[in-house]
Amino acid sequence: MIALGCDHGGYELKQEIIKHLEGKGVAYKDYGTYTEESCDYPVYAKKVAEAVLSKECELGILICGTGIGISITANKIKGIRAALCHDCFSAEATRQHNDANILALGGRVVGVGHALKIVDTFLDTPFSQDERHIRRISQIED
Ligand SMILES: O=C(CO)[C@H](O)[C@H](O)[C@H](O)COP(=O)(O)O
Repeated sequence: MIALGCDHGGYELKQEIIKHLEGKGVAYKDYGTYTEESCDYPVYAKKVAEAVLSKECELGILICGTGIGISITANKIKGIRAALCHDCFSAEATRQHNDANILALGGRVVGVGHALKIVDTFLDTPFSQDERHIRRISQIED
């Protein structure tokens, strides 16, 4: 199950991601926002972070206008490793090296086609389980 959340700046892209996940048969839970009305991204960052930490959802995707505010917020929550990625190389590397549990995107930054490739890369790439990466993640947690 993938947790999705956004503010108004990410709403349009979230709707595209939903269509994409449905087309692929990937289960998701939408934590809002549900309209384009102006709202505050920390609310949705917290909801998605909690869904991931509780293991209700395996991974999360958060979208705001730039992806910055929503990733800053999510990363305040212990155990969350949110990665703002606007390229597939970073999306792959952050799953392999950082075991990132949330992908952040900027709905005003990246085009839909590119964003969907980033989403697929993030969701399809496993953590490497390499000892050096486990050590570094443990240092982050400390
Ligand atoms: O936090 C952000 C900036 O890094 C997000 O892009 C927000 O979506 C943005 O600040 C919202 O801006 P708005 O002027 O309230 O639409």
